[in-house]
Amino acid sequence: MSEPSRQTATYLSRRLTAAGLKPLSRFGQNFLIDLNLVDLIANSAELTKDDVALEIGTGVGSLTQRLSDRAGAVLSVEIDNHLFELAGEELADRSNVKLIHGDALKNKNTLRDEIMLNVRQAMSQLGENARFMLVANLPYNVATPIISNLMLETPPPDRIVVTIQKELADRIMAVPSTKDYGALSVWLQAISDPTLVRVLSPKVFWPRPKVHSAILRLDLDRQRYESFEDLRYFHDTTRALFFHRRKFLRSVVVSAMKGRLEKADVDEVLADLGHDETTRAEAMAVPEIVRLVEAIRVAEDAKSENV
Ligand SMILES: C[S@@+](CC[C@H](N)C(=O)[O-])C[C@H]1O[C@@H](n2cnc3c(N)ncnc32)[C@H](O)[C@@H]1O
Repeated sequence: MSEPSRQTATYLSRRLTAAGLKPLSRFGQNFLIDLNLVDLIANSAELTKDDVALEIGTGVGSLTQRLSDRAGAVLSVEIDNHLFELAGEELADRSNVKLIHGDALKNKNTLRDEIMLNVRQAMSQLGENARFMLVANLPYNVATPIISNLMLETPPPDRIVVTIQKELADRIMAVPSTKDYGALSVWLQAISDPTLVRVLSPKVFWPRPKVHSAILRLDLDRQRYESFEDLRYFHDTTRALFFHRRKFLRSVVVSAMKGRLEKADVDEVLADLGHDETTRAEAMAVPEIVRLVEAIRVAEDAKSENV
């Protein structure tokens, strides 16, 4: 069944019904029915033939086709057996598309190894100018671990363009001293620049989700990314700093560093950076948190060398 110029809920439901399928909410199967928006996602990634586009959630392959037109190589992962087969038929003549069957996540904190192996392989085939992009209408229940963990992979994506819940986009873009500002905002803003491309009403999906969505773009800042001595340390420590978000910074750092730094070491680090006993992590700007975590890391390193 070829795609109409404007995909509709009726068209999609007929197509799935003909294949004996219906959307599964446990897999976050809310399909974009406005093909102009599928175009917008693909165009916002500004792909070239030097790029490897990774899509998590092939669905029926509407976005995959557009990525295949624009990118050098496309890797698309789909957990649902039936959709994997259906998309395989639709995309059979696309020589630059590789479909991967299964869960994109090995567990909550790790991406499946096969994905990055394939990304690296596709990049090496495209040559030294190859870039890596995540472009997807993400399943909402796994959007946070996918975006967050992908940034810890080697290489990280140069750009991410994703449809996610609006509430998650708000958290990623949040500024200090707001309720949405937290470890995720700091982690992603420390190494990349987020832009809100479009807010999407539930009406543009079939079936309609309960919440608004957003197309979010994140551009990796290579210089900031490469300035980190230990990115995982930064990621993990930032999470610990926001674990008790209402507590004062000193007590948060003391408990996060228990067994690793003495209270006196923590006080020294905080005093050096000009933080007093009333500072809270949630009011600190991203560069301040970057400096703090680096100072904690250096203090911890010095300590372990002296043991
Ligand atoms: C929101 S739909 C997007 C489908 C399609 N890309 C589109 O834009 O219409 C999300 C897709 O991700 C798949 N999916 C859900 N969880 C997944 C996981 N953990 N790993 C891989 N795919 C998953 C679903 O089966 C579904 O096809």
